Amino acid sequence: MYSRYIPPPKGGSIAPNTASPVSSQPVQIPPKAQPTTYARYVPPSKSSQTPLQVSHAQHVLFDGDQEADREEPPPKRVKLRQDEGVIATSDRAEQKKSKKKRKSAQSDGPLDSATTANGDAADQSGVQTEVQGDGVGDFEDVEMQQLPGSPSLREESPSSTENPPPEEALKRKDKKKKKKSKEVGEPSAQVEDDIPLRHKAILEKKAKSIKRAPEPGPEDVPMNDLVSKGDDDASQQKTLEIELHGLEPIPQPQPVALDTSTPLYETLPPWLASPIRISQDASAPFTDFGLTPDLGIPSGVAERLALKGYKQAFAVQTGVIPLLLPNHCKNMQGDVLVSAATGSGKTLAYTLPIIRDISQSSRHTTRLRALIVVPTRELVKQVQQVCEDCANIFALDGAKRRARIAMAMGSQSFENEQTSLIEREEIYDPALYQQRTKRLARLNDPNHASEGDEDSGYNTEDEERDAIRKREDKLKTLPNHTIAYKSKVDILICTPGRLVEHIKFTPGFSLDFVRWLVVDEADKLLGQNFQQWLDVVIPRLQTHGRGGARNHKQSNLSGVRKVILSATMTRDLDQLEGLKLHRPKLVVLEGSKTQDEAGDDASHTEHVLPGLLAEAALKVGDPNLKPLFLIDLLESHYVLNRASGTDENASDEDETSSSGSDSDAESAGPEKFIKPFSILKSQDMPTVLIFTKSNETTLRLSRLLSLLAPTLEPFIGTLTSTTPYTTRRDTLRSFHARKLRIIVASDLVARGIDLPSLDHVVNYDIPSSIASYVHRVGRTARAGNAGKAWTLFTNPEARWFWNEVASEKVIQRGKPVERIRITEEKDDAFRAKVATYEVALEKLGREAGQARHKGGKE
Ligand SMILES: Nc1ncnc2c1ncn2[C@@H]1O[C@H](COP(=O)(O)OP(=O)(O)OP(=O)(O)O)[C@@H](O)[C@H]1O
Repeated sequence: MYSRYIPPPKGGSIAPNTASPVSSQPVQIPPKAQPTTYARYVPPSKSSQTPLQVSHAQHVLFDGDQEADREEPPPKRVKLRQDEGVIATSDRAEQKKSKKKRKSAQSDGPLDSATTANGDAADQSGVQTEVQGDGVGDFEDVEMQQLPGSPSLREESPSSTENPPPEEALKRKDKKKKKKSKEVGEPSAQVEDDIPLRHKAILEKKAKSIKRAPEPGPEDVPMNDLVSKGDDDASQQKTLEIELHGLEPIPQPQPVALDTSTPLYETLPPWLASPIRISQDASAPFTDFGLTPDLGIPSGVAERLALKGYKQAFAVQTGVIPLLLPNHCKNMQGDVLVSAATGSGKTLAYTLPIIRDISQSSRHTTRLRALIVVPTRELVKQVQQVCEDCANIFALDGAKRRARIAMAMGSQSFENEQTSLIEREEIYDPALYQQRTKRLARLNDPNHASEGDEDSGYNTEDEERDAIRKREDKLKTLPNHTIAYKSKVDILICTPGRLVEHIKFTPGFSLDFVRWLVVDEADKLLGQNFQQWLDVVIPRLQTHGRGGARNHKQSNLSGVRKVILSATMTRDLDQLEGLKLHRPKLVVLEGSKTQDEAGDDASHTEHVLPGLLAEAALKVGDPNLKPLFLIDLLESHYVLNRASGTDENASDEDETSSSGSDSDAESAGPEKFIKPFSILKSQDMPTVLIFTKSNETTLRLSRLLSLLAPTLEPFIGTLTSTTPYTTRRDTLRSFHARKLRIIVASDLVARGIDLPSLDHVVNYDIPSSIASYVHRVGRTARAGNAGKAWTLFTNPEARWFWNEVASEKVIQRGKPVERIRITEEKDDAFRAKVATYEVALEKLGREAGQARHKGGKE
């Protein structure tokens, strides 16, 4: 924007090749950028000793010029007037005087040059005037304000006692300049001429810039006039000598090269940086594990497992089970973290060793020895089923004890859950009875010691425990009897919230004997930390436990072993820190590409999808018609083929929606237009799980599908967090049995739920995160089976989907995401569909209104 003026050198002639001083002579750039952009002029040194070989750039001085500061009086506001081309002080009383002086003291060249050293280089030098390309009209009253402490441009304060009177000063300056001129061999007359000429030069420069401007405005005229005044040969000559700075940028320091090399040192702890990698193809008989047969899985158990369908251990099981079986090998002991694809068999990988361990415990004592924490009730139920299967298998194989398993998830009343977990009995114990009576007496006596008193018996650090104790003490018992609690279960599978409630409010619920802690879907549980469950649970597991309760009998290990699992395992050390891991090991199940095949990418991909999962995406042109796109997809050969077992790789010619190719549809009116959707007959239907973004969308879409395709209604189920638990359970059961073919669901069932018979997952609404995508699509293609996942995306969602979700950078997959197209239908058919859709929407609206009305009345 600005050009910078630098006055001509006073010594010697300018070499012809120095036309561009910016490149030939670096300007003194202040070390720091200055916030103000005012001009500061510093006249040449008055010292006679100062040599006059001053570089061009030194004529414009910047902050930090000590010399200038010392010699010049305090700053003053000055004005540059267009008609005079000189500077006038802002002090009106002094103006006339100044003008006279100026005329007589024309030799004050540097002063004028400083004034005309306009704001062309304001950015860099701190010089600013309004004389610039497109602000020409402002030239009439250009105002310059000096920096505090910078030298005055023209006038000195008459009241100043330190400075000589102006006339005297001017004379002295003249003398000095003449002397200097003599020193450098320049005629003094030239010095005197120099000043007005410089003005002209500046004005010429201005004129040039105006000429360069594309459309000069009317305000250019005065400038042109001014320019014409200085149109004589002498000034032309001088102009040549003046170094003109163009508009080229001020030279900048070389950019500092960024270091893009990868550090040689590892920033992650070794166990996280170098996990135990298991190939997807790995498989082994269950009997192969264990350091010795008696420390492994008995052959009888393996046989029974085979009868249940677990013929061989899956890859992740081959990696995890040996680490969790009893062993004396130090480097196999410690906590285990597992990152493995959805449906890879993580549940059995931890249930088998835990049930095996508990089966070895005493037949007569039941203690809570294992806690399995999962995020949803559905998962609690599912894991409980696997645990029961394993417990049965070990029991049938003649194990010492059959593990007792319970669930805590809020599906039943809290009291019922308490009764299912803890047994309360009265035992004869006069000593404890006396202690209890004493405590009660103190508690009831207001004059007696406070609760915090050590003698009170209620001074434990655990407030919840204290509160429970107080409640229990108040209960009536037989004389000389006290209350004792016994755990009814060995393994508790629970949601984190319910676990915290039991810890706080269930008398006798203790974690003192727990020696296994499993956190499944760990990234979710650690990320959300429901009710700060980790802060409540982990400290209770860090105690030594009662009487060696945490000893792992067949190993030389004591303490709680933690097993942390997810298909999208967090590598966030802050999150993992809360688990207080001990000698952790990370087991990673590789994707279909091994690390060698995937090269560098493999170390960067965070998640792996099941090898036989096929993914495709479908663009939704008009989001308002999204349900129609869904129905088109459901009717298309893509989905239907799966059920009929025909070729899945249909050619592009087939990419028409089934409704579009239906000739009846074209002639049918809107009211009859239910027909295009009726192609979805239940016997053709594969099983489909449709994910939406919210409970509300789920309910609406489910109803809309029923309205659009009434024949499908009996086969559509709905799952949201607002659905009663028993309905949810029944829905999943019916789906397992293929009585239901379509489930519309919120993310409630996105994680962990095992639906072995599921053919398709449809992301009706795009998932909220990459992890969410991985879990949703992972409901299909489980346990080595094939499955398909579809994602509907709108225009604004396309970028994120293709760049993040479908990219190989974050998710490793067997094959790339396919882009599919449901071709446009013929106009009539499409109009009829939309009309039907509108009718359905209207009905939906009416139903919703009625439901609200009904709800309001109730
Ligand atoms: N060794 C095995 N042989 C045959 N089937 C198995 C074996 N192990 C597990 N399965 C089956 O694999 C399916 C998926 O197992 P599981 O639910 O444990 O997967 P997961 O890894 O926990 O998945 P998610 O991450 O989605 O929770 C289940 O149906 C289970 O019965």
